[in-house]
Amino acid sequence: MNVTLAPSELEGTATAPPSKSYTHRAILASGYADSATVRDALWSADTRATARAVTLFGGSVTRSDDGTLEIEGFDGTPEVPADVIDCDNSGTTMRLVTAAAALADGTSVLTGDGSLRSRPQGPLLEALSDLGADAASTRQNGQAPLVVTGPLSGDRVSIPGDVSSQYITALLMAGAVTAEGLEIDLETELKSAPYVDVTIEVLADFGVDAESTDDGFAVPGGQSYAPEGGEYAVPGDFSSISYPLAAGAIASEGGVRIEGAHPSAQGDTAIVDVVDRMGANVEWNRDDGTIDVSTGALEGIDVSVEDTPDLLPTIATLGAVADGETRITDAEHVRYKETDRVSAMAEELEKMGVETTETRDSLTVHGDESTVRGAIVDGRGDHRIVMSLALAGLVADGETTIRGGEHVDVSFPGFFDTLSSLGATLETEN
Ligand SMILES: O=C(O)C1=C[C@@H](OP(=O)(O)O)[C@@H](O)[C@H](O)C1
Ligand SMILES: C=C(OP(=O)(O)O)C(=O)O
Repeated sequence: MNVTLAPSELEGTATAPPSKSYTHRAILASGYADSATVRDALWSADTRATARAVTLFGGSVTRSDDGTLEIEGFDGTPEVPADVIDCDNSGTTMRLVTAAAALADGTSVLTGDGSLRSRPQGPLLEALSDLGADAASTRQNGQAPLVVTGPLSGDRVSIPGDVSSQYITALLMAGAVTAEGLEIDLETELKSAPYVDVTIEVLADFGVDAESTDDGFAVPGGQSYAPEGGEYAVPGDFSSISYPLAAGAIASEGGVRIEGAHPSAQGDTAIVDVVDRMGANVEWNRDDGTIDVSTGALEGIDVSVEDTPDLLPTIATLGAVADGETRITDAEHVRYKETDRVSAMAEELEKMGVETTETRDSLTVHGDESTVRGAIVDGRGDHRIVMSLALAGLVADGETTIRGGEHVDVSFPGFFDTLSSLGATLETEN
């Protein structure tokens, strides 16, 4: 699907979609449980992949019209799947489900789309093998397809922290139901650390203890997953909120209000501070869960994305519109996502007349709104690249066409409807 945007002035109210990270964890935690109800779940391509895995492990996921998920779990012991687990485009699904598969008494096969089959799984496979499972890449290159034979038996493992925090999340979620539990030692500094905080928060809400230690993390074994009252509710998604928030910061004199923005452990709440520091007018009422934002005279800033990799594409577009340099640092792990997002944003923004400079772990955007011009750009099959380029299209001189607009379905299925309802001039063409 091609999406063509014209320069637009936005105003109005948008509602945050539910958090993808919390939804993945809630679905899998409910799978580990006997049963649970998950309210306000995100139903997107990625979270459907996790639901499919829970079903293949012997659970079931039923969705009602209001978005509530009724989940029958596999109660701590996954069945050997009767089919290949297709994780589609979702790294979170593949990592979390690989560790769950290592608990089954038999062999699971996991695969995904071309993007997912190029992402790194090696450190998790090694950790699971060190714990007594047999976990391998069919191509022996650390990438999916993966073949995992359980069960695992060990209680202590070490793993690098600078490739993906999802390995830690995966091990913590699985470790809670092993007999002995798991101590996880970090071999290198943890990147994307707030995502492990999200995990520990969700585990606590499901009655499962896990903690950080001097060397990493630990989870006692023999625990049962059960949310209080049998129910869990998913908060709004701050990675998704970054798009209407940035849209308001660059293209709304009248103001955009975002609802459903309640505080949680998400590191990506940092986007509120980023647009504030750049000079937008922004007010976050944490009690009401509302953020009001309107355009100011934006200036380039320095931002580390060590904790917040998913914000890089949004910040790159903000940097293109702001005056002066925006230096996005600590970004190497952003190269291991659905695409290499550092290069993808540099190259696609350059097509729109924006000057950028890349190093292995940084992206500098030399911002100047007057140079941003409409162009035909490629979303690279990556939801965050599509949404971030759409933001640039709101202020570019002339029309911007983005190829692959349908990929927003991975995390924010209503993205283009939301932009339209705020007043964006856009057309979609299949
Ligand atoms: O655990 C999660 O929900 C996620 C962790 C992050 O990945 P890494 O830990 O691989 O950086 C993030 O980029 C991804 O979108 C979601
Ligand atoms: C990287 C992302 O997700 P995942 O790792 O689950 O594919 C993302 O949503 O930006």
